[in-house]
Amino acid sequence: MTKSLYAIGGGQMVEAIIRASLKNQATSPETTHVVDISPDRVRYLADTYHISTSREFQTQALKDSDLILLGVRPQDDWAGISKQIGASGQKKTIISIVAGVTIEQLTDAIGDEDYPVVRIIPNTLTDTGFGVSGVALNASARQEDVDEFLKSFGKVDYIPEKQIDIYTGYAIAGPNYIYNFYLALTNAGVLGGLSRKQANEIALENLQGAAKMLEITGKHPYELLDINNSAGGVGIAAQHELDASDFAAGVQNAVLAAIKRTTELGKES
Ligand SMILES: NC(=O)C1=CN([C@@H]2O[C@H](COP(=O)(O)OP(=O)(O)OC[C@H]3O[C@@H](n4cnc5c(N)ncnc54)[C@H](OP(=O)(O)O)[C@@H]3O)[C@@H](O)[C@H]2O)C=CC1
Ligand SMILES: O=C(O)[C@@H]1CCC=N1
Repeated sequence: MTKSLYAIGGGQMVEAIIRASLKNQATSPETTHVVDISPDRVRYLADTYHISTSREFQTQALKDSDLILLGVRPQDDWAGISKQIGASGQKKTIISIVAGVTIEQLTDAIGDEDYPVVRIIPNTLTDTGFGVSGVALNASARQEDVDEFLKSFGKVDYIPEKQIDIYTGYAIAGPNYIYNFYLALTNAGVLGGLSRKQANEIALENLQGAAKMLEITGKHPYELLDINNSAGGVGIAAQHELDASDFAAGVQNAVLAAIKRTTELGKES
């Protein structure tokens, strides 16, 4: 069933969520309202998605909504906005996408420990059909109230809240690691003498094909590497260089830094 939505902070992530939920008819333009402090942003969102927008809190739009989407940055005044929502006397489920900020921090700011809060770390691949969002609910929030809306912008994994920061650094920042790998690989192709176009096309084909191999065979990557590395051959020569490099540790340290930064953002805000 279509949900009416009141979103605060109409930035990149909220736009991606709105675009997908409108496309999948989990929301409708007539019952979507976005508040953003930037005049350019509200104009752009209204013109592009034919939704209603404002630069300030709209009590009536909040009253008319089924769900509230909190989409500002951890560094923004999410606490002041939460307080305003609590003071409105409405008890509409809040779905917060604010990285690092806990359910307890939100209910403290709202001023009601029983306020229904859903903390989600949304995937950034909303337009692709891939990507999983991590979701944690407090005892007052009901999965059936949010499930359809959340699934309109990706797959959903209901997890304990203590895993949300890990999920953020590993799964949600996840495409970034792949983009970096793609960049490193395509540059290697160009370095080897291929054109940029050839290098890009081949890397994309291999990325998708290798992912499919892992999925359809269910084999461990070591088994697949064994198939590709003939004795004394090409693949094993490359493997030796990779093993001697800090490739694996570099990726792992990047993920750990992203997880650490998520937790820091919540504590700093
Ligand atoms: N981008 C991503 O890939 C992901 C982001 N997230 C989370 O989503 C949230 C938003 O990130 P993102 O979309 O990238 O950020 P953006 O900067 O694109 O969006 C935030 C928007 O909120 C506006 N804003 C700031 N303060 C207020 C306020 N008090 N009232 C209304 N609007 C306000 C900002 O305006 P102005 O710019 O003028 O300050 C901006 O338009 C963050 O909490 C982030 O952790 C989660 C997963 C992935
Ligand atoms: O970089 C960020 O802060 C957001 C949260 C996780 C991925 N992107």
